[in-house]
Amino acid sequence: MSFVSIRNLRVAFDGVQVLHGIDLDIGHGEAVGLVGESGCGKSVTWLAALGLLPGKAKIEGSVTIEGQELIGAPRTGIEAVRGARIAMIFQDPSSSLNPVHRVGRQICESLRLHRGLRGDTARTEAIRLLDMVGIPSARTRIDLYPHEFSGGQCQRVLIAMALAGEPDLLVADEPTTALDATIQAQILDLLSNLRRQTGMAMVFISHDLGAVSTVCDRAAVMYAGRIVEENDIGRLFVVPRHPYTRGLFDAIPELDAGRARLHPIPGTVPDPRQLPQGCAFSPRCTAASRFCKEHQPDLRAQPQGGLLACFHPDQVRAETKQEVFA
Ligand SMILES: Nc1ncnc2c1ncn2[C@@H]1O[C@H](COP(=O)(O)OP(=O)(O)OP(=O)(O)O)[C@@H](O)[C@H]1O
Repeated sequence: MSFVSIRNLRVAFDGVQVLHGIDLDIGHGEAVGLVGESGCGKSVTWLAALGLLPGKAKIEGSVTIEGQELIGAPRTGIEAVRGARIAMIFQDPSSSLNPVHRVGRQICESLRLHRGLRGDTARTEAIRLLDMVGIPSARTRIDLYPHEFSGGQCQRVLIAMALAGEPDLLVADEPTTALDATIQAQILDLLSNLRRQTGMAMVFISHDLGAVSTVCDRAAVMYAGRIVEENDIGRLFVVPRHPYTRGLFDAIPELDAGRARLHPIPGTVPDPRQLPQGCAFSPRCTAASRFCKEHQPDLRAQPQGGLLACFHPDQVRAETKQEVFA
């Protein structure tokens, strides 16, 4: 049995459908990436799964953790599962820490809540966690305030707080987006190492395919509230089949004679209130036919492995690619 199983998850806000039936499984100890441009529904998928969306959201479908249904479960039940088994870290580390309390106190509070640790035992464990996430001189720095840490170190402190509950699953929502490139790489390394050390599963939400490949075993690519392709990282990187996945790869900047060469995907993600008919990617897709503009492709298992929702996979007309130098 999967650790987390999401089936036909649908979410609407004020009558506007933003998720159109997500199916996703996370195995014990597995790291799965959720990739796509801004507004594709990556965050909403996990916020809905974990009961963190505002009350106005209409949520349908099923999310189970080891068979226990979370959708429609009483709030206290969801909170118990969330706190004890699942932890989340977010994009902006500085706004997730309380600026008026020392970091040690904030980690000790998580240890008290999740593991009932107090006093010296909690402090010793907090120092161990800060050490584990690579904060130098943890024994003295535990008494500093968040503003005395850099952005990357604040993210490390938040990871330590997330680990305080010894979660079975860590959901990391764009955890490196607010950090500069070298610090991003260090945090990605840290997440990969921690996963290996603790055996926890991980969901890594990002628009950055490179970051996802560093951390994850498998990735699901989302577009306009649907998964359009899913595969093991190795296969997805060697043979991306959906034109959108290929577009995301092409959009990764390449260095050419000292200049960054970009091939952005033309157009933008559609507004969920004005989704095009048929395949939502068809207006931006160089391989789209009239059939694509009239019919919605289902996500289907492929004979060569992986899942795909496309009527014309493996086709991109290279000559129509736009090139931009930055
Ligand atoms: N609380 C909300 N009320 C109304 N609409 C919302 C709300 N939260 C998200 N949405 C809409 O749901 C859609 C999916 O948003 P979501 O945040 O999941 O995208 P995303 O892929 O995670 O993007 P990003 O990378 O920018 O976080 C978007 O159209 C967004 O505007």
